[in-house]
Amino acid sequence: MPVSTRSQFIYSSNRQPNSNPNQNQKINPRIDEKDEQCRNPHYGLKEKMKALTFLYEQQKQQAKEPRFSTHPSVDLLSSGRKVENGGKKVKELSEFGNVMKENAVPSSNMTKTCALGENVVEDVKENENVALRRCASERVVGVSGVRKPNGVSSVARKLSMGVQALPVSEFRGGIKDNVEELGGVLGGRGGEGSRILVFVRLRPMGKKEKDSGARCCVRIVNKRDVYLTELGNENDYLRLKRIRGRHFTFDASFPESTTQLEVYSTTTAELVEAVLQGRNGSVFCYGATGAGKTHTMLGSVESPGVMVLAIKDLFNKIRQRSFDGNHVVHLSYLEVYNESVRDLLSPGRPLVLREDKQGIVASGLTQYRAYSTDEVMSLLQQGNRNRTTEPTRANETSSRSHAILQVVVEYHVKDASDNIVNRIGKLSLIDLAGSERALATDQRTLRSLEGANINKSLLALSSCINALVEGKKHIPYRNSKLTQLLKDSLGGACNTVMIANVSPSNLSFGETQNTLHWADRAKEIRTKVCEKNEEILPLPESETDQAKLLLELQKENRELRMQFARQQQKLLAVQAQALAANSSPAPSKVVSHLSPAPSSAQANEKRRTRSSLLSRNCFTPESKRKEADDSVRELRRTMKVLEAEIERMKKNHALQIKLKDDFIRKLSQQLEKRGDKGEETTQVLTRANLRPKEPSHEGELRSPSHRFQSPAPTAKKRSFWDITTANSPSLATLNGRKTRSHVASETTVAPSMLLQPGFARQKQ
Ligand SMILES: Nc1ncnc2c1ncn2[C@@H]1O[C@H](COP(=O)(O)OP(=O)(O)OP(=O)(O)O)[C@@H](O)[C@H]1O
Repeated sequence: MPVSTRSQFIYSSNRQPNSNPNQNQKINPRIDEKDEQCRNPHYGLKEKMKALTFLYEQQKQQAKEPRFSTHPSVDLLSSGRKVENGGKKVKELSEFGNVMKENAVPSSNMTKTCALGENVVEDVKENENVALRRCASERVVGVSGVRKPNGVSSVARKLSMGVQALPVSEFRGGIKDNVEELGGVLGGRGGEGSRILVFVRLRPMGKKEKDSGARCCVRIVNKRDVYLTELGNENDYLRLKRIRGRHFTFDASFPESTTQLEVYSTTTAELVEAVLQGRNGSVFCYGATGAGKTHTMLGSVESPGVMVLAIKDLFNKIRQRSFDGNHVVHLSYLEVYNESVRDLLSPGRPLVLREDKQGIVASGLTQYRAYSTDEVMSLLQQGNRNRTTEPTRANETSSRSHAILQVVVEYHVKDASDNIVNRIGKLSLIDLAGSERALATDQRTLRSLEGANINKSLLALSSCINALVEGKKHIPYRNSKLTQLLKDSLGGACNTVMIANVSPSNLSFGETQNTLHWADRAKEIRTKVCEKNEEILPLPESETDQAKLLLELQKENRELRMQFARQQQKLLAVQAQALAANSSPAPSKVVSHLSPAPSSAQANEKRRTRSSLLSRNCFTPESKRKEADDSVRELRRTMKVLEAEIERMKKNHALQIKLKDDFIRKLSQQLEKRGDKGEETTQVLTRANLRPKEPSHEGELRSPSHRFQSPAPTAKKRSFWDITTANSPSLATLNGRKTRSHVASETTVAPSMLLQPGFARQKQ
């Protein structure tokens, strides 16, 4: 018989409410649950607790996750296996985990990272440094200490060798953040001296290393922290658990996947910009042989390195700015091989280093003027062909010399106020040879000699770094050619960047530790204030322009003087005419004075002629006197006008000469100033400079001619009249007589007026 469910429920509820709860649940669980809720106040608490715990776990996981899951070093060092954990993807440090597993360290997602910390804590325990231990344990649990912002003290430095905690924000930072930060540091450079920026680049494991069973002992975290682990021997059971770890922090650290462009833009791009602003910059790669220095600096055709990218960037930037000035790029490329300096662009005899105002220079080094990137690339290739590289056991293309590429950028521009702005910036890109153990390379004589010299120069470099860090007065730059050449970069006014290259292989642990130690030390070096090498010259003219200007002024001055002299002559002539008219002597008398007494017949004849003339002209003594008076008056009037004209011209002339005097004085002062600065003076002004300085007469208007005076002291001083007549072609005679000076001028050829001895302008 079919039985309805409802009837069943009614039945069961009425008859046996709690006799079989399972059965009831099966019948109607919702109603049963409701019933249970009503009767049991703790119902569902367990579930609620479960949900809350899950939520809490989830949040905890979220808080921890960014520290590791987003970190690229994890990608690099791990095989990239992703595990789903509570809905979140967590990357596993499998490769590094394997390494740790090999060393019997518990391997879990989080503890792998902490494992090093734990081991560091062990080290700390050994040193009985409680404070350090607390700091380390804080790091292990993710509570970081505060890192010194700038100029880490020696205590902090010691800590950095062991554990140095970073703020959480820094853990989350990527290279981009670091670059922004570095931009600030570089931008701030040039203020009160700056420290050397130090970067570390980890290269990928080589095929040879993999084949020989090498394991990774370097791990980069947060694009900044470098963890170096000394991996114990698998058979060394005593040391199996005692893995020593060291932690270093740098301005940025590049994991093995970092591209050449990333390395360039983080380390060098800012320096290229600074060089265009007239500052000096240096980038050098440091590390053991085969660590990847040449790869970083030079690279290959497929992935060009810092040198090539810097040159390309430089020319791009110059092209963008070509509208606002004139850039000149010079290039030189040298190597230091076995303690001798060689020109890589035109090989020949070793070059001698000498120190001058600009610092240490290799005398005779070829400076190529480069116009384009392609040209620089071919020069670079040419230089590299000449560079000494040899295959060694450690590296098939081992550089056996230190190479320095120097790019000098000169910039000239006229600013708004017609001043000339000259700027010079220098960029040095240095690929050092690698430090090496004799056994690591070769024991053949030449290779070991090279190695010894490389090591010697690198030892000298480390001595200089030590002395600079300790603030010693004497820095032993002279101990090697390399340190002499790096003097500017390490202790001069220069923005310097060091890229320390390391190998990941545990077989190179010693070299890597050494490299990281010196890189860490170099962080403390502070270079001098890097100011702009810029000068602003107020005079736009070149020396030849100035000489031309002076000659023009001389010419104009001479013309003015001649004009003035002509006017004076005119005046004199008018005055003479006036005098002659005033005296009005009888023409007969004059005739009688000039000729012998005529005979009576001649006299009669003359009288007749004269009377006929007089009759013809109606010229009577009365009218003659009137006419003479009129002409005298007329002449006087003309004289007055002429005198006024002459006065006006005199004034004009004086004014013009004063202006020119001032201008010439300014010019000569500027040239003298330049002469003081060690520059050559122009030929024209050298004459003035040769003359002994005369006491200045204040307020007295001086002729510019004194600057061009001949040094002959015995020359006779000429009068104004001498000059005027000598230079006046129009008035050679006065009333038919030649003046003394005119006669004199005929016999001697006068030099240029402004160059004549003792010439002095008539005082006003
Ligand atoms: N970041 C990298 N990526 C890929 N390969 C690299 C990297 N760094 C180095 N290598 C490779 O490692 C090898 C050694 O590198 P490199 O010649 O640059 O070393 P080095 O430090 O200049 O050595 P040495 O001091 O002996 O000249 C080269 O074959 C190079 O191609």
